[in-house]
Amino acid sequence: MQMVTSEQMREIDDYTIKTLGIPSMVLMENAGRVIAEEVLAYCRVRSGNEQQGSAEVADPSVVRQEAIRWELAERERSRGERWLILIGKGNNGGDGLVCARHLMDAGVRVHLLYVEPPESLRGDAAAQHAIAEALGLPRSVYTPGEADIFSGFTGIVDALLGTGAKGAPRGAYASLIRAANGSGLPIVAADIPSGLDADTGGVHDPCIRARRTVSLAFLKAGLTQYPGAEAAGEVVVRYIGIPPVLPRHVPGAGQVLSEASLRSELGIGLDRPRRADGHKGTHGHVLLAAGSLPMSGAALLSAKAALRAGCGLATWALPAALLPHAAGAVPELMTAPIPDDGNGAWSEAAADEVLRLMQARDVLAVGPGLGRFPGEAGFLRALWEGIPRPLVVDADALNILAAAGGLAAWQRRAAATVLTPHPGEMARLAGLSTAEVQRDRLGFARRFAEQHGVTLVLKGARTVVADPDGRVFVNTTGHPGMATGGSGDVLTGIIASWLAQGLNGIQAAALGVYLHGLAGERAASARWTSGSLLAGDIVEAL
Ligand SMILES: NC(=O)C1=CN([C@@H]2O[C@H](COP(=O)(O)OP(=O)(O)OC[C@H]3O[C@@H](n4cnc5c(N)ncnc54)[C@H](O)[C@@H]3O)[C@@H](O)[C@H]2O)[C@H](O)CC1
Ligand SMILES: [K+]
Repeated sequence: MQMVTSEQMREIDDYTIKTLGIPSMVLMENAGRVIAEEVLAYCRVRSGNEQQGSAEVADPSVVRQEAIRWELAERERSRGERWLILIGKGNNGGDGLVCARHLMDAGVRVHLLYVEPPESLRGDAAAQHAIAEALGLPRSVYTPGEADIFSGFTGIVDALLGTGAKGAPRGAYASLIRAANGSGLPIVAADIPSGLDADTGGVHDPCIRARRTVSLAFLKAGLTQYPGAEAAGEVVVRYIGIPPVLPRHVPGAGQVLSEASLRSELGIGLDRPRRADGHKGTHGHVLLAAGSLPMSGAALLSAKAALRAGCGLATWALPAALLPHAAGAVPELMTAPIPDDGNGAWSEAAADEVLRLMQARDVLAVGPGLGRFPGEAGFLRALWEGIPRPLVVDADALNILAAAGGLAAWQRRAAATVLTPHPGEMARLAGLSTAEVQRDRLGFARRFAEQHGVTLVLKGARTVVADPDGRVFVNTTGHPGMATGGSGDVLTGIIASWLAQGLNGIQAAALGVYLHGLAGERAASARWTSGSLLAGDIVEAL
């Protein structure tokens, strides 16, 4: 699913109205109607009223009143509902006015609460105000601090601020947002929760906490990243008459990963048939340079995940002293002991053996459980520069990169180079604070990947994947239980496996995070009730 920024949405609106000639009032009418439909859908779910809305007309001989926009039963069900519509002065407010009208037609009692005097409305919003007046919709103007605004209401529509907002809500907007959040009433947000940064997912103070957000025409990028994703509640994107394909001159802000977008944007079908004439040599060979005496499990998790994700062969290059730990742990895994003078650690000299092993393998995954050691930078640089094949760099290998001056000090590789940092590793690698990385995950990932020519997997809730061409994908599969030791090692193995099977950097990274999350969901549904998830469970669920 396509994401857009506020600026891109304005360009799309402009193009739709001025170039395609679809009147903005038509768009606003559609916007208000779909918001009303989502309010009614929310009411149905809340009342547990699952039966469909089709009204059985009492006397079948009577011609059904097609003129009624809403089924009779809908009106019946809505009788108990009384919604407060918070109206800002821009077009978001206009949407709210249309929504109020449609809710009234569906039998919901409504009250309009203007955050500024209605006279301050302009254009389409002013026209909608005039219609509401002509209909005699009950209304009042908010005065900060007024008490008892919400009593008797069953819900709130937030039509205060949309994509035209700049910075933190000011003045009466801020106090009304705080009051609405404090009311305990369910809030349905028009387009975005007021106070959300629609581009980054950052939330201003205050920001509406919505149960449901109706993102109009296109998904606003900020709704996919925390904390914005939390403030938005359930997000639904609704068509309002704007063609659902981006105009050529609008790049878009990236895609949400799904089977559809993996297929349409990256040409990957989950149902990829295995080649009938395949044999273990045709599905790629992953080499792992990973593991150290205190951390051999990380390498095993990565290796097993790589095999489970479908590569034909996997070899674990490990310090010789670890061999007893490795033998038999994963029978399908081959091992390549590296001389380590008995201390189970890596050394700069180990690079030569890894380079030799890579002459007969397709992909190197370096980092899980690697540990830190003298000569680490020389070791990694030898691999970074000496291997003409795809590389997955994770965990301690990322920390070694960071300690050796960060990517600016490392040459741009021709082959696919996938980095899989969590926010802390990303911060160290970029010489920033974690908060600075998290402030605009989408923008940061895009800029970093383009600047350094790498495929970046910025992990965390709603992992962001960005490639050297500036393409951005957001993953929404996964489960909170995946925040467990070794989960990242599993992801590294999956991505390396798909690279070995012939996918390019962005394909392997996007498919990898998507499958990793799906496997985590499946493992959680099987085990979550009985307690915590283990990284190994994710591997089994692959
Ligand atoms: N353009 C279209 O064809 C459609 C737009 N839709 C809806 O319109 C909003 C965007 O409307 P816009 O008028 O550009 O901005 P807002 O409604 O968000 O108005 C904000 C309004 O408030 C003032 N303001 C800005 N920042 C702040 C702040 N931090 N605190 C207080 N006040 C602020 C400013 O003066 C603005 O006028 C979009 O989200 C859609 O909901 C429809 O969907 C139909 C198509
Ligand atoms: K809003």
